[in-house]
Amino acid sequence: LDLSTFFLGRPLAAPLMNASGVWCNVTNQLNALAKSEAGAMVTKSCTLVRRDGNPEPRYHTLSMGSINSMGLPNEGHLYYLDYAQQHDYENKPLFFSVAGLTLDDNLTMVAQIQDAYTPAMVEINLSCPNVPGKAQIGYDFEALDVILAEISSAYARPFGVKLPPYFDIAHFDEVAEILNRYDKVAFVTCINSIGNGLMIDINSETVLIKPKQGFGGIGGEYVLPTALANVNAFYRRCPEKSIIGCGGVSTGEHVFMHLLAGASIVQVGTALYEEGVDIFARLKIELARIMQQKGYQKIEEYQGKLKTI
Ligand SMILES: C=Cc1c(C(=O)O)[nH]c(=O)[nH]c1=O
Repeated sequence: LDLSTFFLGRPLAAPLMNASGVWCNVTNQLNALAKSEAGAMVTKSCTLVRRDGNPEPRYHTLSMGSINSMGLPNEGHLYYLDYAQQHDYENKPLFFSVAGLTLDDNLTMVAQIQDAYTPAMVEINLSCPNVPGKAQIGYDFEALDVILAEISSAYARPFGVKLPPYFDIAHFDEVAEILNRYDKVAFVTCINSIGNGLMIDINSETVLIKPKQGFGGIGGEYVLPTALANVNAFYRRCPEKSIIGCGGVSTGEHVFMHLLAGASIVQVGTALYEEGVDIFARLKIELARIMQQKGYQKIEEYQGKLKTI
């Protein structure tokens, strides 16, 4: 069975990749992704300079997912630019996640990425929920409009955005209306973790992570319905753009759901953190089996074809 697909004109062996932030902070992790069955890969969201991130413990596995308040630990943008320069783009596409702490930092980073003439595709992270004192751009619609206008004029190539989850139809409408003003926004990645959840250990009667009094982004099974809704909402509202699905994926069935909802590529976060890069081989087998059972030869036969009743 053929799981190959295309994204912005580039061939992918499979519609699977890591979610930014998972298994992509340092070179040996990125090399493992490059060697894995993932069809593409993305770097950890970077800032202008290296960051330690929040104090530990800052990630905890939950019964149906994960909670994290990493605090944007990363090696600084030049580290990932170096990686991007030596990446084998024939092997698989590389996405470059950018999460500047200020608009100027974002503009400086995308300018350097542009000057490096790297084939990597930029994913602007507008949804980091864990930098204390920084409200998510994705929830500040005026700031969202400004940053897209500024990056569109500073960066000559197509780029994408990583959005937080939205929970109100009026917000889907408003954010899509903003995104559709920018032709250079070629793809939309939905969703980032559901921000500022809280989980409790009843034995010790404490929270599970140290930063932010235990508040952190929720990932995993818990977020699948919200992720599917955001993928389908923006798929319906942004017909000129591609959607990358992220959230709640740990089986081939979840991958199939995201593709049916309109995703062109499906990212894996929490399940990748727990299982390691072999998960991509397992997801390919499980997806292929589902397609075989349903008589599908190619992904485009069902991609985006979710039926309503
Ligand atoms: C880039 C920071 C993010 C982080 C983080 O580094 O805390 N965690 C997430 O779940 N999503 C993010 O976007």
